[in-house]
Amino acid sequence: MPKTNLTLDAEQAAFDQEVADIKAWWESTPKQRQLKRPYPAERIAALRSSIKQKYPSSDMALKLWAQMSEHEKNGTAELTFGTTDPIQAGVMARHQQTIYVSGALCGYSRVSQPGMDHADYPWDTVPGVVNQIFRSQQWQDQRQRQFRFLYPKAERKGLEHWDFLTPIVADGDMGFGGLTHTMKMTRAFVEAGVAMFHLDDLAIGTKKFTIGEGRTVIPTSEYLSRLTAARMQIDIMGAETILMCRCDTDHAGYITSVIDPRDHAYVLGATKPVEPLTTVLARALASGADYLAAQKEWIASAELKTFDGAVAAVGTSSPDGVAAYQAAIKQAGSSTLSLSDRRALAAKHLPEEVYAQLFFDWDLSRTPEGAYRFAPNVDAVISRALLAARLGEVTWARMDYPDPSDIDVFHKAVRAVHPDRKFGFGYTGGFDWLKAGWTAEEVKEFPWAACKKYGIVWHVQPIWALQGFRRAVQDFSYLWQKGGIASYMNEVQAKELNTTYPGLIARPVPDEQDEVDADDGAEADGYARFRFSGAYLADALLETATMGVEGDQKGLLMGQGVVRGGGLIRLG
Ligand SMILES: C[C@](O)(C(=O)O)[C@H](CC(=O)O)C(=O)O
Repeated sequence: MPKTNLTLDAEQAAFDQEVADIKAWWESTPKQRQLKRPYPAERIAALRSSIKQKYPSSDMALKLWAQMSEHEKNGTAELTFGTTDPIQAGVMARHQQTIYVSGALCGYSRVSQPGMDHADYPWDTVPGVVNQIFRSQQWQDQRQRQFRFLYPKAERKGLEHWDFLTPIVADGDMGFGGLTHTMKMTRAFVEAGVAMFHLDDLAIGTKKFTIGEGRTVIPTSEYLSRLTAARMQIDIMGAETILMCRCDTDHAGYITSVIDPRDHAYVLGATKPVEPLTTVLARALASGADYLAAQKEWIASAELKTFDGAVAAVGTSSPDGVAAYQAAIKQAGSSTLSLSDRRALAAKHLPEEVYAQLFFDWDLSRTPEGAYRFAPNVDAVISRALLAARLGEVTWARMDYPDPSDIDVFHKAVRAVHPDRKFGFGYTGGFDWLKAGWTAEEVKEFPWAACKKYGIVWHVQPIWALQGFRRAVQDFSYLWQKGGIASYMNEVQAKELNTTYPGLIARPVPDEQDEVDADDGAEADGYARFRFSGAYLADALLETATMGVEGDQKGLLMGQGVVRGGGLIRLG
C-alpha cells in the first residue's frame, strides 16, 4: 500500500520543477555563475528532502558577498580578527564588518579537553560556537531595536545605530574526517548561521605545523572531493553560504598519497640506493639512538630530490639532454605529468648511459605513517587554487611566511585566470614582515594595497584572542591588583557608563527625563544601572505578555514595578 497520496505524475512534476529552479538559481547571479559544479541539478534535486527550508546563513552570505564586492570595487578591505566569545563579537560590530571564529581558538578554549591548533576536537565544535555567536548577535539586534523604539522617530537619529548582524566567517579546517563528516559539518555551519567558512587541504589528524614538524597535505583529487562535498551539501540545502577554498600547500612537508599525478612534480625521493627510512628509524628506536638525529643522517645520505631535480643532478654531463627533457615536460604540461610519464621522457631525452645512472625512489623516503615527502613551490599552490576556484567563491592561500614574491605571483596568477576572484588573507601571530623583505611603509599599506593589487578583500588576524586579549587581560589584572576599586572606577566603569554602545546607554527615555530629574540621586543611579544591564528588553517582553492582565495584579506579575517606562514601545 502506498503511504503517500502523491501521484506519480505529481511527484515527477514537483521534481522537474525543483530541477528547473536549481538550474535557474545557479545561473541567477555572478556569485552563482562563477561556480562550476561537477554534478547536475537532477542529482541535487534527488538528494533534497521534500521540505524546503530557508536559512539565515544565506542572508548573511549575501550580505558578506555585497560587502566584499563593494571593497573590491573601491579598493578597500575588511580587517577582522578571531574570537570565540559572543560579548567580544558584539563589541567588534562597531569597527568590523565580519567576525572570525578560529579553529585554533576553539580548540584552545571552547572544548572539554583543550589543546593546541591540531584540529583534534569534534566536527561540530566550531559550528556550535558560530551558533552561539549568531544567536547573541540576533539578541543584540533585537535589544537595540526595542531600545530604539522607546524613542519617537525624530529622536532616534541621535542614537548610535550599529549593525550587530555581522557576517560570521568560520574555520572548517580540513572537514574533520571523511566526506560525510565534511557534509555534516557543512550542514551544521549552514544551520548555525555562518556566512562563509573555509576548508583546506590538510590531512586529517596531522595538523601540527604550529610546532614546526611540517604540514601534511592530501592529494589534489582528495582536496577537490572535500570541497565538492561541502558545495554539494550547501546546494542540497539551497543555501548561499560562501565556501572559501583555503590551500595549505605552501611549504607543506608531506603528502599522504601519490595517487594524483598532478602532485608528482613535487614529491621527493631518494636519489641514492639507501635503506628505507622506516628501517633506519625502527633500528634507531630499538637501540635507543636519537630518532631525529637518525632521520637527519638518513636524509643527508638519501640526497632527496624531486624527479626533475634528480634528472638535473644526474645530467650534469649532458646539459643538452636535460634541456630536451625539460622542454618535453613543459610541452606535455609539466604540472599534470605522472612520474611514469616523466621517466619515459627522461629515457627518451637523456643519453642512455646518463639515464642508466638515474636513481629515484619515493617509497624509500616514506614516513612511518606512510606519507611521502613533499616539496611544493608556489606553482603547486596556484594549480590547486585554480582547480578549486570552480567549487568555492573565495580563495585563501595560507602561507607560513609573508614572502612578497609568493604573495605577488600567487594572486596575480589566479587573477589572470579569474579576473574577478576575491581573496582572503590570514596573518599568523608569528609573521615577521620586515625580515621577509617588506619595508615598514609597505607593511602599513598592505591591507589596502593588497586589495587594489590582488583582490584581497578580507583580512584576518585569527588568533588575536591569544595575543591581543591576553595582553588586555594582563594589563587589567595588573591595574586591578595595584589600584583596586579606584582604578576600576576611573579606568573601566567611568568609561563604560558613558559608552555609546547602542542600547547600553545610561540615558533615560526622553518622556521620563523630568521624572528622573525629580528623583533623588540614588534612584537616578538605579535607573542608569537598569539601562546599562539591558534589562528593558525583558521588561518590554513582560509588559507585552501581561497586556491582558488587569489592575494591581499586573504590577505583581511584572516584578515590583521594575518596568517603569522600560518596556513601553513608543511609535512616533
Ligand atoms: C586560521 C587558523 O586556522 C585558526 O585556527 O585560527 C590558524 C591560525 C594560526 O595558526 O595562526 C591557521 O592559520 O592555520
